[in-house]
Amino acid sequence: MTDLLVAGGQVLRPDMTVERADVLVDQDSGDIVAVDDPGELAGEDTLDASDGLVIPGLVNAHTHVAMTLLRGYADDKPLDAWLQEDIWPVEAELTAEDVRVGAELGLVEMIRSGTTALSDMYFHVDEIAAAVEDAGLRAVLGHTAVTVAKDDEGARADMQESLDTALELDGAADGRIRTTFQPHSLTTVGEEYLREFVPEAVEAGLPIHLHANETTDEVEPIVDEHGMWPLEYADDVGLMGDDTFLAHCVHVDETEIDLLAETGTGAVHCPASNMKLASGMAPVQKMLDAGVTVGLGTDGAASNNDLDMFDELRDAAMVGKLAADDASAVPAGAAVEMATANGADLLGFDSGRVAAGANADLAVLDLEAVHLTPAHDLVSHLAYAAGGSDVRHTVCDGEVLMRDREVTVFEAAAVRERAGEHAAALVDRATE
Ligand SMILES: N[C@@H](CCSC[C@H]1O[C@@H](n2cnc3c(=O)[nH]cnc32)[C@H](O)[C@@H]1O)C(=O)O
Ligand SMILES: [Zn+2]
Repeated sequence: MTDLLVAGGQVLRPDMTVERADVLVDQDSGDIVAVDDPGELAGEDTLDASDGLVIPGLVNAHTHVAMTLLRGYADDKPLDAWLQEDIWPVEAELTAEDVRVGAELGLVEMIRSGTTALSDMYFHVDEIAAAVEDAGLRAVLGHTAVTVAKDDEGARADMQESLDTALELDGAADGRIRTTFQPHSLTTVGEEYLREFVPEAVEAGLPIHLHANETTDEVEPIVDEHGMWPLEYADDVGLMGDDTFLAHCVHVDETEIDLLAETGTGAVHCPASNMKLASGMAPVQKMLDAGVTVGLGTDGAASNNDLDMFDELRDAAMVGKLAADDASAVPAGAAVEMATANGADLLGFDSGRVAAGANADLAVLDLEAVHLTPAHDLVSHLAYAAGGSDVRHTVCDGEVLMRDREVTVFEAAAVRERAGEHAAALVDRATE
């Protein structure tokens, strides 16, 4: 066994307690072998966690990683206008190579900020998969299908591509890549296509990922047209179930929260995107109280504008309180669980916990920072005070992707430079 000892630090355990311990990783299997008292374990290679906190690698459960190329391109607009006036016209010009470069930029950003797993929705998915494979991260990928503004043939082809991509790509990168079937949302995919393709996806055993109830503009047309709440409609077309997770769930009423809980459907909260597009405040504490599994996502970098899950942790805890009008809502530990164990659960990975048998997906934070002093409560620090730039090492599947803040899997400066060039050329093409 080739092994790695993460030694000398404190460790966040699955029950949200923190203890001094070392973590032994089997790099061949990619699993955590043991978590034990300091000095009890030995390994061939050592990762220094002294003055540090070992946490599960963070799980970004909803993103569009290649959208890093559009970071800062169009700000300060609501969802519908932002997508239609700015984002979609530029995305129409995106080449496969652009998507590859944008994905690499986003993945470097994730590694640097301690994220080890992501769930992505986009297109040119082979490029994203290749980038994920090179990055050494874990991902749930898929081709996102949109049918509005397409003829029947184009719409069906897009839905079919979503199915085919999910079936073909599943298990890639030695099993680090899993897939989902991805209708874009309940309003951007026509009912006839949902009725035709969702049962096929379910029959094929594919998990499903879509946007739902993000803005009131998405709720009202469904209520008008179908006479039911959007998630009742989603249930009617077969979308709800314990293999489905819905990004956003901002405007969900009590009936829909109960439906999420009863069907085991997951929700991915994207607080920064929801604030930036003024979409609204998701009732996160209500969903948690009802027993819904709620994960956390950044959404794309064009509506965030970064992929740092520590920002998301803080935003989730903050806006959760505002939404509930209760300072005790979404406490620090709940936010950290959303960004770790809950997200891993939604993505179907045995990650998100530092414990023997789990995937060795870890981040080590430097605690020697002014803004992390004193250390009354490290879980509080994770939610309210830490940032992605506090991450010293990142490990996924037992491999060290960043050591002492140096990303080992990519030439970060070259990725940055290429991304800048591709982004500039893309915007030139789209606006000429
Ligand atoms: N545009 C492609 C496929 C869509 S990929 C996923 C899409 O989700 C878009 N997106 C990003 N953030 C959000 C969001 O918050 N809500 C809805 N869509 C979003 C993103 O710009 C991208 O176009 C087509 O028409 O076939
Ligand atoms: Zn999204």
